[in-house]
Amino acid sequence: MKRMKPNYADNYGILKNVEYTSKVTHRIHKSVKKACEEGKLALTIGGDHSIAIGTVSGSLAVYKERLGVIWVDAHGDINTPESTSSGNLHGCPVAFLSGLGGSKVPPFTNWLNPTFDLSRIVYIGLRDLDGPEKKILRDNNIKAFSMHEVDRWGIGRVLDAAIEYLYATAPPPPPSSEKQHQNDDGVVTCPIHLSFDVDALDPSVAPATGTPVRGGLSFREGHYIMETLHQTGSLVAVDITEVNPALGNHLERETTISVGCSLVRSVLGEGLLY
Ligand SMILES: NC(=[NH2+])NCCC[C@H](N)C(=O)O
Repeated sequence: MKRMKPNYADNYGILKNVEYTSKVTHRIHKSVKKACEEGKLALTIGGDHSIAIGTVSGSLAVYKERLGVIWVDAHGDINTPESTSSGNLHGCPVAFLSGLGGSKVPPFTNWLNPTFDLSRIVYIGLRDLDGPEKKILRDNNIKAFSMHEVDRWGIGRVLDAAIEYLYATAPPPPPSSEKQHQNDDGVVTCPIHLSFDVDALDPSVAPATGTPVRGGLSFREGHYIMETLHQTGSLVAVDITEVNPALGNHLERETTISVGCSLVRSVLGEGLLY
């Protein structure tokens, strides 16, 4: 039998809202890139986590391979067009950013340069990975702290390890600017992009979100992440994603919006004494 040539629909048919998401994330990419070019903190409030295709590619365009990403999430969001079973793009942003396994999908290919190196991401809060995602994490030796590690070590040590990893493995800055990249302890730092999905938090803390998973971060653990990253002085971009006021009852909506706002204030330094 004659084999049909694969066409667009055969390859990517399962992916939902591809045209729309490409258009929106391209716009987000441009504004995050501009904010980073101007040396501002690029704060993006979402929206489903596919927005990170735009935000991370935007900061990456400016900070290049020295950029480190801290991805706080219950999920890996690293499905490829082949591995996704839901077809939801919010489950795929990390694969799209890195061009993993065929995730070079038109019309994203018109603007997205999938050059993100997976050794520059650290996950915190994972507890709901699809089978293929576990394999991707293992095969690519991706640094990840699941809720198990948070329970074992506490959020303090987990976050220290995440930051140290990103600093220690960043390519060295040009010798002329090395001083600029040193913190008060003389450690050479790197720019950090925080992509925070509110479903990393326990559903009792942030219920109005599309894919809640029990056993997540407490209110304080979430805020501790924000405060600590603020203190590093390394943050260049922050995403708060998956707050979905269309879900849940009135109280659940109010609770989730209020925790989202509180996380934003916290990453800007509220709550710290010095
Ligand atoms: N950003 C999110 N809420 N992601 C949830 C992803 C769930 C599932 N792994 C999927 O690919 O569909």
